[in-house]
Amino acid sequence: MSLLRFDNVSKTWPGVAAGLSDVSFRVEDGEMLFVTGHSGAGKSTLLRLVHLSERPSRGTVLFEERNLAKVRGSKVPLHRRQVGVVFQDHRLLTDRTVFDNVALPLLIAGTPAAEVGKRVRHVLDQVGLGDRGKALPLQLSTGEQQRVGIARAIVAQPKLLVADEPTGNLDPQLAAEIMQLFASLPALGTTVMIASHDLALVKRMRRRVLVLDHGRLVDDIAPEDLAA
Ligand SMILES: Nc1ncnc2c1ncn2[C@@H]1O[C@H](COP(=O)(O)OP(=O)(O)OP(=O)(O)O)[C@@H](O)[C@H]1O
Repeated sequence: MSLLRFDNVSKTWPGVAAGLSDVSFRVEDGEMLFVTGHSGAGKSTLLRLVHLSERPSRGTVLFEERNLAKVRGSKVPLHRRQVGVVFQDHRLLTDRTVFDNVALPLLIAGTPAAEVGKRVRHVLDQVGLGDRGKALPLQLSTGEQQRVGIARAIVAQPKLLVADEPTGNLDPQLAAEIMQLFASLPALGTTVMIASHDLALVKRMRRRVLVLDHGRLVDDIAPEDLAA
């Protein structure tokens, strides 16, 4: 059983040539893969279909063989507990501490308070921010804020993490560190899918790469086939 499956998925808007056009692929449990392509190629659209902030115009998206078209209304939050999301711009609550920001998905899920504390401390340690729980987001550097966003996305142990240009604002050293952090997640049970237009970075990671061009999936490159 594939964790995620796109079957002939298209997403169109009136007046837009193609958001996505007849895209099919599968992602297996425990993979880490990249989605790449030029600006406007459809990377964000593809990820948004996975966490249900968009719906396909045609075709089917399946998560653990469940057709996401059937996941509607009150079932959407349940689906989103299984799919963590990292955005380029963090979207942290600036008036809440780092700890509170990271705790949020667990509180929404109704996790008992004692468990929340334990999990948040663990995940902050994992992203190297064990001593910054009481800080406010704006007291942190950009890279640290990005790591808080990642901690928040993985704290509820999602089956899949989707990250949209997660290193776009970061210097190369920090970007590499964040990528290593993502690379450690499959071993902990989280499959990772990252949209990035940074080809050099993507190649260095030596993972599977889906290549989009004008909404079409034009290549699906295995790690061993990536040119050095
Ligand atoms: N809500 C929308 N309404 C209309 N058109 C949209 C919408 N969302 C995306 N598009 C269009 O779909 C195409 C793909 O956009 P998308 O944001 O997925 O590309 P991208 O590869 O993520 O680009 P970038 O690297 O610049 O973020 C673009 O032509 C875009 O203008």
